[in-house]
Amino acid sequence: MRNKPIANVNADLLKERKNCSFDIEELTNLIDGGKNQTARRREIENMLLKNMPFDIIPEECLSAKEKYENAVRKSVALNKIGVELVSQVTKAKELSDLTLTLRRVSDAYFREVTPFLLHLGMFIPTILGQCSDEQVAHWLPLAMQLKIIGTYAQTELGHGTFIRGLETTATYDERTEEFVLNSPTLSSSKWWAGGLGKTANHCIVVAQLYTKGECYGTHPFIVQIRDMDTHMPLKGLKVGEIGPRLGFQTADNGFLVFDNFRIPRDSLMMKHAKVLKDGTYVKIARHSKLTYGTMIFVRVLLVSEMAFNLSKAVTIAVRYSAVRRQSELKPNEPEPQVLDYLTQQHKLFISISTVYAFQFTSNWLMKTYHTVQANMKHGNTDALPELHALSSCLKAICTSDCSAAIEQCRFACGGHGYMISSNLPSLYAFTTATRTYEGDYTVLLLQTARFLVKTWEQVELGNAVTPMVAYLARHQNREAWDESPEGIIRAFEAIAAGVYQTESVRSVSFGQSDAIKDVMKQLSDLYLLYWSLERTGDLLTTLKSTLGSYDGRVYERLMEEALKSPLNQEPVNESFHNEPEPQVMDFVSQQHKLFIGIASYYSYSMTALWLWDILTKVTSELGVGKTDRLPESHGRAVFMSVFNSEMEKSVSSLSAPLQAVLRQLVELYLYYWTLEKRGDLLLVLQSTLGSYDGRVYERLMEEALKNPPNKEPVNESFHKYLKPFIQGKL
Ligand SMILES: CC/C=C\C/C=C\C/C=C\C/C=C\C/C=C\C/C=C\C=C\C(=O)SCCNC(=O)CCNC(=O)[C@H](O)C(C)(C)COP(=O)(O)OP(=O)(O)OC[C@H]1O[C@@H](n2cnc3c(N)ncnc32)[C@H](O)[C@@H]1OP(=O)(O)O
Ligand SMILES: Cc1cc2nc3c(=O)[nH]c(=O)nc-3n(C[C@H](O)[C@H](O)[C@H](O)COP(=O)(O)OP(=O)(O)OC[C@H]3O[C@@H](n4cnc5c(N)ncnc54)[C@H](O)[C@@H]3O)c2cc1C
Repeated sequence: MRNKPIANVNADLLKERKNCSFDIEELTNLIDGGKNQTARRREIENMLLKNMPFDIIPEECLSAKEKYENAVRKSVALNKIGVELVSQVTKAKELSDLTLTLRRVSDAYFREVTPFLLHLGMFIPTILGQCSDEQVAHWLPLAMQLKIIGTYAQTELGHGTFIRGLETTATYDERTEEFVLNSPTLSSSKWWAGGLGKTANHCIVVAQLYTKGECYGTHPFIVQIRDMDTHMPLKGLKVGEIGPRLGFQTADNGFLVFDNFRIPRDSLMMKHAKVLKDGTYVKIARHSKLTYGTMIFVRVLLVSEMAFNLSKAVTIAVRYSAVRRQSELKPNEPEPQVLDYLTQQHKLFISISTVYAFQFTSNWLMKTYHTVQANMKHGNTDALPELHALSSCLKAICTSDCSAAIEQCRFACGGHGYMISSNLPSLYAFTTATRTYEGDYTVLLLQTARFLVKTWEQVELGNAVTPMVAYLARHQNREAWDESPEGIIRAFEAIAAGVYQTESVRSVSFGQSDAIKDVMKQLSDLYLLYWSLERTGDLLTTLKSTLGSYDGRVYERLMEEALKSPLNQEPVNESFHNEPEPQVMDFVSQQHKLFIGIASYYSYSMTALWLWDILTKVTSELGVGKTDRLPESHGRAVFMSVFNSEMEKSVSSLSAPLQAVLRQLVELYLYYWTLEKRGDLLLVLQSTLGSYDGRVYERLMEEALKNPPNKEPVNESFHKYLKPFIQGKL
């Protein structure tokens, strides 16, 4: 399909393509996983192109309701073809290749995501990972053929991260051999599940299991929530759409509230635990966290998702940069392509190398995942903690880097990059959500930190550790890791870039031509070099040590640091009297994210007043500098110094406590920006989360209930598309 010559191609793009140093088809085969896979992908793409309905009106110009209905219309057409193709597949490998191809091609039809994303991404994987063999035999065919449409409802209004804190209860009633589901509080309302608002008729519900008066912790249940014929919510349930959000607008994310809702005993997914008819609880799992398995699987998937999304963004930005010409550098000469500016290359090329870093690492991670799964089938769960740690930090870093890189791609496209039609805003909205869902960025990094600390303890005891973390042992040797720049970079490369380097070298070591090897090597080097420069600051603070100071005042410094500890500021800690659940505001990492916003607000206000008076002078000063780093630092320095001096002038008449707070803000602003480069400012609140009275959950629910999709119990697309599709009449 791509090989057909295309008429009217922009001359600059043609020129750039002619300059390519390698055979593009060869690289395409490498990315697809071989020639045959490329051929198969193209076959499926061609078939879909012929059969899929395209949008008549651009998706972004439709109302929220129309967007959803359009997404259902397209999803049903895609699913029809998907189900047909899946039914022809006989081998597991073919099925996973097909799923990946369908996933990739489906993006050509949706600016937003399909309401079936959770059915495919979490409902089916949870059936596979959490059901007993008999349950799989019952549910899997129904789900694969889309006779039922499911989602995954774990998160509640009050808890997402802390799964053990979920409040929904499933209490076993041995008289009727049923579980009774209840949402005892407002904060226990299920919130967020994709497809739940309007589309799904089944749902995986994670709830606290009670039997014989005992709580056994959270367990997954498979629950029918809507009538299969009328699609009306079943009695005992309140279900609806949660309201507009940054992206995921066509995913109909929903809420779900249970009121004594009864489900059969075998609704409990029984691979890892079961409840017998008489209410006896039987634990089968060899590891207590196996019920968290779907999350690990999706975290692994997300690394390749990020590679794919960033590859789209950077392709858009690089092509446009080749076409876009701007600024007359020499009189009477053509304006250069913006791609030729070094600063533009600085914005874009790291994204190209990042795509490959993510894709190679993702291939390796998926293989590792399957190996660990295979071992677990034979009862060996030894590798699970490391898989959890790896998938946690890789998911956190790749989702965060990917959304930041997509923003760079948007910046690289100037004003036109802000147009929805450029697709960059939608790509950003989709990927920035991935930093939060399936485990928040900070929370997942802390999980990996926990694993590393435990491993470090093992290293100190002289015990063997796995190859992936063996560098911890090597770095106990001061010769291997000294504080010279080379030593630090060596350590950094070993930690952060090891997988990418070895995997990219391994993947291109045979079969591939020298031209491809050269390009891959360049991309690999760029990735390593870029991050060793970007994070030099982090690396240098490794020496931020009471033990390693220049003056050798080890014991004095140890005591000084100990006395600064917040725990030492009060003689008896309040946890002696009671053990409150922490507010997320109490986490230092959360304060780190928020307090700079307050300080920045004051800094900007003060600087704005000052700037107004001396606009002309400052304008000329801000103009200096040849790279974007220098003016950025200059601008930041202006903010810092004006804030510092203007604040000093205006606080003198205020009360002492207020002066102290304002001075702390100045200090925070200055200190923060020596460590960080960016911060957020929310000037106009208009927010369900930030209301003065703190009635967060009430407001979220009030807003959701105002949501137009909730004004009708069943959306008309059910009768028009979903029902005929489920009943095989479409
Ligand atoms: C048409 C289209 C065609 C085709 C499409 C096909 C397919 C789709 C393909 C791609 C799509 C890809 C993705 C999209 C899919 C869905 C995404 C959309 C929506 C998102 C959904 C969600 O977000 S679902 C909800 C997810 N929720 C979370 O992730 C919650 C995060 N919280 C946690 O994970 C945990 O609770 C916690 C780890 C933070 C803490 O748990 P807790 O029980 O409190 O544990 P601790 O006490 O802290 O630790 C105890 C020990 O347990 C270890 N641990 C923790 N977690 C795990 C684990 N998962 N596995 C193993 N071990 C674990 C922990 O390390 C501790 O160990 P120690 O040894 O130190 O004690
Ligand atoms: C687009 C989208 C789709 C989603 N789809 C689904 C779905 O289909 N099904 C489903 O069940 N869920 C879904 N979710 C919910 C998602 O999984 C949660 O939002 C996510 O896990 C984060 O949890 P939270 O919202 O409770 O964040 P919180 O935990 O409340 O996080 C708030 C802040 O507190 C910090 N914090 C929390 N705990 C700690 C800690 N221990 N240490 C330090 N800092 C901490 C975090 O870093 C963060 O800065 C979706 C969310 C989004 C945005």
